Amino acid sequence: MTAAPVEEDAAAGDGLPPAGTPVPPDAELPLTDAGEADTSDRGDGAGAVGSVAKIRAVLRVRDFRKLWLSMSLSSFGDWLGLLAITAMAASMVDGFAASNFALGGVLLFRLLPAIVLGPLAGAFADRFDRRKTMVVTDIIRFGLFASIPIVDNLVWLFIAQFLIEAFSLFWIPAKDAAVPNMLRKDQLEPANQLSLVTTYGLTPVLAAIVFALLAVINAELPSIDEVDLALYVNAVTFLVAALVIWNLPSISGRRAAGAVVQQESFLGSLKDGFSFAGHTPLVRGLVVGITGAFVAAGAIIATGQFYVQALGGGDAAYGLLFGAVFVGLGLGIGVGPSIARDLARERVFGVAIVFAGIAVLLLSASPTLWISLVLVVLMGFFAGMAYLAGFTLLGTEVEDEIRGRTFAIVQSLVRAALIVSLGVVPFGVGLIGQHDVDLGAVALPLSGERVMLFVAGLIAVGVGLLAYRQMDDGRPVPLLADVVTALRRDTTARRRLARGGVLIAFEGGEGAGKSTQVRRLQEWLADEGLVARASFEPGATPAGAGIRGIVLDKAQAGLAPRAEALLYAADRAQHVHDVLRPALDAGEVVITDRFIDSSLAYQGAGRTIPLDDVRMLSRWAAQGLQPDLTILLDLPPEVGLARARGRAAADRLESESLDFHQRVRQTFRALAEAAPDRYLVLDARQSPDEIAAAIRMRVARFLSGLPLQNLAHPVRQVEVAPPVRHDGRPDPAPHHPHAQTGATPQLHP
Ligand SMILES: Nc1ncnc2c1ncn2[C@@H]1O[C@H](COP(=O)(O)OP(=O)(O)O)[C@@H](O)[C@H]1O
Ligand SMILES: Cc1cn([C@H]2C[C@H](O)[C@@H](COP(=O)(O)OP(=O)(O)O)O2)c(=O)[nH]c1=O
Repeated sequence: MTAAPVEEDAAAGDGLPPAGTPVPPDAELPLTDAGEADTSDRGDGAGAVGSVAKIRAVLRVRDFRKLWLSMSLSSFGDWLGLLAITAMAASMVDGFAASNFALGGVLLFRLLPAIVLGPLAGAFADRFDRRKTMVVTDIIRFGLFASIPIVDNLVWLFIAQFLIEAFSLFWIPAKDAAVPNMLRKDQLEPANQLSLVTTYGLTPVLAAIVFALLAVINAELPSIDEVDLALYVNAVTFLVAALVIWNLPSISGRRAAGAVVQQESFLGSLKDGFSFAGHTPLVRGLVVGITGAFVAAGAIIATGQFYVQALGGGDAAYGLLFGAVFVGLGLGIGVGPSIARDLARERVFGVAIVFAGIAVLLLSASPTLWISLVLVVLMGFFAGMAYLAGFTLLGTEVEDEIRGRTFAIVQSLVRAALIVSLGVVPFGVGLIGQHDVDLGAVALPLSGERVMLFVAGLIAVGVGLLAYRQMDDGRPVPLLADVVTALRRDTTARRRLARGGVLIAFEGGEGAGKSTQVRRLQEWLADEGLVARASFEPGATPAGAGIRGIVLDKAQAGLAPRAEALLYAADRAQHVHDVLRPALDAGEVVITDRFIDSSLAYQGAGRTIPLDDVRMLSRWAAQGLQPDLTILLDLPPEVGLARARGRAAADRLESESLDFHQRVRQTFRALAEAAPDRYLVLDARQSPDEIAAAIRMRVARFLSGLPLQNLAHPVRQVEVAPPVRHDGRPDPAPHHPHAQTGATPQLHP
């Protein structure tokens, strides 16, 4: 991933609803939901809607939907099984200590296999048909779960647990590694959101409800044991999951028909996995970050009970804190991406772990339960963000051949981390005990659990920083500016950070005075010492000039709407490629007479092509480039057409009906109303001087403080293809071979 391809990122998400309907001729504001992706840089919370739309889009992918259903089933079964097994283990022994021991045993047997078998399972997922791996392990787990109530003894319970977990280890990396093959890269994040929310939010709750219901049934019909029933239900979920996956050939991918992808030995591929994880900075950063975060998580789980007691809380308080973690996680996973939006996920990951660590550090010093609750939500929030970012990066940045092993290494280390800190931390707590540290004037109460929490926080901050350093190499944008501008959704500032200039578009109907104002604005900016380039659509490039000839030619009366849309898009693609992008990259102020909105208005509303189609086409053509500011010169079409006629003979579009031009005007206005902070709408019936003055005011405010190309300190060479001239168009800005980025001089509107 590169630094900050801001516009591309914002446009990449598939938040767009499927092709919308054509705009009715007199539509007032037809753009509210079609404009969804456009709202990315408005601070109006539209991001949350975006997430939901993206998740829906992901669920429309049939194979993924099926996999998700089967995964949800297995996950539900898993939680139900865990509840049943812990209940069963506790009931099989007598006494508090023994039942605690039994619980600990169950958990230990759940975590243990991963350490040994995890990497092996990953190599397996990379080598063999993933679908068969998943089906076979599901069937085996079905058998094992069903066997627990039949055999009905504690030793077998532990053994079965161990085996179930062992087989799950083969299932998980196969699934994790298969998902990225089913979806586009940009769909992975919403897919992961969905999976995580399902696994840690929906299914455990559902399982708890079902388990409670089973207990009710048991009370009514004592002959049926609720734990047994839960285990049978659970077993069946695995059977169903196996069936679903059997019917999903796309999971196999290239591993179909038992084909062994690599020729190297099993051990060799295992070694490859480790060496890949160790030598790829991104993966190394992820592994360090995730493992460290789970060490901290283990420490928090292990100190939880002591901590709550120290705060004077009981079981209820413990439950509250426990719930707060999940609330935080859910928030982080749910709204994290729409907050982080433009930030590179490599950055989000490390930064979020650091913040989670800071929350834990504060937690270690929190005086009251309420403050602790807030801190725990915050911690969960950042942890959720980090988890999602890390998981998504593993999916998008790791090649298919090695993905299974990478996921597996991570899951092994996570479990090892949990075991170690769950084991070590209680010792630490006991060892430190309760002390008052005498600091002369004050006595600092020091307790084991607070010290352990503090250490956990330090570890999280440390691994977060380490991960950040590993993964963030060569990013030119300073972190703080990156985060602040992303939070403010300030796309202009973000492009500036990525060394881009500013794009100003003029839009409006025929004869609105765009050419006049473009020229005046460019002259003024040049007078103020800025490198300002004026350009236009259609026709600013050699290829574009040819296209302009076609689209405006009245002899082309039969040009189909879609052909027309494609021609304008082709012109735009060439324009962005040859003129706009290079000039922006050189830090110039670029003014374009017409841009994407013209296509939306003329081809979308005018020709009634679905607006979404036109938007998608234009976005694609423009590589996601959007204007930072659009100046709309609004004018009743009668007036504009009359003006234009005074100028030259009507071209093909000018000759369209008044109704057509009315729709065009409506759409321009609707687009502006949908994003008021990116538009300046002016009444074009005012005099040219009045309009020019209003534009200067707004542009001066807009540009103040931006480091743009200016003529004062000539140094850097700028390579931009000179636009083609043609009659009646503004002269292209003089080519400034010697200009440099520096602070914008004081502008004088
Ligand atoms: N504010 C204005 N009031 C009246 N006439 C104007 C105004 N601005 C421009 N014109 C005239 O209207 C005609 C079209 O202006 P132009 O800038 O070419 O518009 P566009 O580029 O939007 O088609 C020109 O003859 C121009 O002199
Ligand atoms: C850029 C663009 C222009 N057009 C139309 C609008 C104009 O009628 C025509 C040529 O634009 P332009 O030369 O700017 O015309 P004017 O100066 O008269 O406003 O192309 C589209 O239909 N779609 C587009 O994407």
